Amino acid sequence: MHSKAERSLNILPFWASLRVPALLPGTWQDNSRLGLYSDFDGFLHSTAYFSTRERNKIGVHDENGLFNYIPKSLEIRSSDKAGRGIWTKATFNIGTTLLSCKPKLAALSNTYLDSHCSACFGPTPSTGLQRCTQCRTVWYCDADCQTRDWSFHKLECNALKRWAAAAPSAEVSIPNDAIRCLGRLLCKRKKAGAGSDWAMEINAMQSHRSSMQPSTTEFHTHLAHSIVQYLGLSSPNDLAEFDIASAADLVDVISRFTTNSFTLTSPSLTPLGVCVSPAVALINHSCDPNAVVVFPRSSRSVAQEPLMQVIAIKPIAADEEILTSYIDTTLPKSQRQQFLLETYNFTCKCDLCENEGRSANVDPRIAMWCPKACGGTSPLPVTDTDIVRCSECKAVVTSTDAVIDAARVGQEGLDKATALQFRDPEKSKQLTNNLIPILLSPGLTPSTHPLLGLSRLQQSLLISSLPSLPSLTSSQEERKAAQDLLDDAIRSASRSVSGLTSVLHEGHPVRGIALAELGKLLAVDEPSPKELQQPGDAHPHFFTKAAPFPPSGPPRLKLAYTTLLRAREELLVGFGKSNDGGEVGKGVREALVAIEKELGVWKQGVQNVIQDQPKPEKR
Ligand SMILES: C[S@@+](CC[C@H](N)C(=O)[O-])C[C@H]1O[C@@H](n2cnc3c(N)ncnc32)[C@H](O)[C@@H]1O
Repeated sequence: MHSKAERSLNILPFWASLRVPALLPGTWQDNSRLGLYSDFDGFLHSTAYFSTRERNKIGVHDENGLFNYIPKSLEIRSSDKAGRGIWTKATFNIGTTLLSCKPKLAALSNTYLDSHCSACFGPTPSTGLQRCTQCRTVWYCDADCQTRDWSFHKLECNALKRWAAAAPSAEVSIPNDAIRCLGRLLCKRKKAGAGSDWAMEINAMQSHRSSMQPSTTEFHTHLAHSIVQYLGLSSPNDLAEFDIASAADLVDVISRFTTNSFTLTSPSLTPLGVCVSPAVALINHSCDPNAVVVFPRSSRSVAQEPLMQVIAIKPIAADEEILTSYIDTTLPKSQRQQFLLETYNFTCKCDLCENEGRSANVDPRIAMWCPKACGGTSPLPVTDTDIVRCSECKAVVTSTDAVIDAARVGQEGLDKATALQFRDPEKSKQLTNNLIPILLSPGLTPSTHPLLGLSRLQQSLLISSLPSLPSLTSSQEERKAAQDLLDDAIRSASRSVSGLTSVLHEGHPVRGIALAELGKLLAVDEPSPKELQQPGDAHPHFFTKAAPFPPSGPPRLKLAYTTLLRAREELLVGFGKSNDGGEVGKGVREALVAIEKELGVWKQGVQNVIQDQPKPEKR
């Protein structure tokens, strides 16, 4: 019916929390315990470290003259609640690019160093990547990309060689992205000079050194040790070269970095590394944001990449504050607040946080279906004495113990499966396969944590195992197994979409990408199409309970089409209208055109397909 080439699977998993610093503790940081840098041990734990004396007060550097690339329609203002932030001076529609700039510095994650360019962050071009012949660690598209990155790389090349030479094993021969990014920051700051705009913008970023949580202090000490080791400093005096007078100063820089860094993502939201933009970092947080930060790879010139853009996902009036989310907003309030306090040192008081438990509406992040199946939901019980009721028919939940147990087992399993996802994907997949029915059976909704997290992880693991789909020359059995795998991935993706659409605002890029993944899965050639449809797992949006899901044959392709149409609409918002929805949005447009040809709807156009779509049914 349709060729494999036209509808091959090209899906990357997405993990994005759009503004979480990629600060995994360095795998080799514990070497400081070997006593290699014993001079620093006392220094980093000295009283100076815990000093509350403010050295570089925020605002010491007048914003006048700095950040002059922020458009005139925006303004930096200050509030008692959250310090500086960015406010609008005009109204903006959804999908408008509010701010666009290249990060001041960035570093690829170790996983992507040999598959992505360290300058433009693009994937390997058809001509292949070229490696730096000196450190043999970073790779570039070509000489142009290498030249553009040279102002940074020349400062780190020797440090990378030194680290590799001293590494006890190949697995730890490259410091992680946070250490390399911090190294770039310190070297460039020194090179640019304290009076330069570059250094002043970096120094103007907020630090929480004087009021850190104890867990954060420990983490920062670890990072400080690694940086010292990476830069090859043998005594505290060497730090003076980097304009750092004391341990407190070093922690100040680290705090600025951790409070203000961003995860740099691919156009499909796969985290690729870490980056710093002092201008975008001025934007404050809300768990229900009106804007998002994305990297759509839509600039006309590679030299502009990785271009970072702030896009409005809600209409924004004049004199409104632009707010993005620093965390994964699919998480329940308790986890969001804990993360914000530990990493960003504040307690969020956004409407979503303030209204939890107060409003009549059940938060879909912590919801279960009505025990009488009236279609309503009730909040999840937290303790075994909690009496919770359906918000519609007021039926009391009696399976309290079972629900609490399932949620606890699910959280432990999610943590374990997440830790295993790269080391042992098969085991991780098995865990998610076992746990999801345990959470579905007492009635957790698809948007409820940790079911949503498990579904997203399962979907990604299933997709990763799909490229081995057998060709049509394979045996009937192999094709049947491949069909089952594909159908499992579709059901998992469908559950994720259903969960994400309940908790994220329409147009949120994570929703758009999830819909695009579901649409692409539905559009993949079926290895062994079903002749007869059996009742099965119902698609929550498009099918009645009794209808089989996923469908087979032309109805499946039609569903792929409507799903991709929805994806395109949402991607146009989340990745910006002027970017044509980013790389994924453009890909979805092309897929839609190809399917339109197959469905023979050229003449009738889009409208016919939408009219055919069954209406969603209440559970
Ligand atoms: C990336 S900075 C944002 C810009 C910062 N307000 C400034 O003046 O530089 C993050 C810090 O801003 C503050 N912040 C951001 N959002 C906040 C909020 N919703 N409530 C309270 N403080 C907030 C916290 O101190 C947080 O660590």
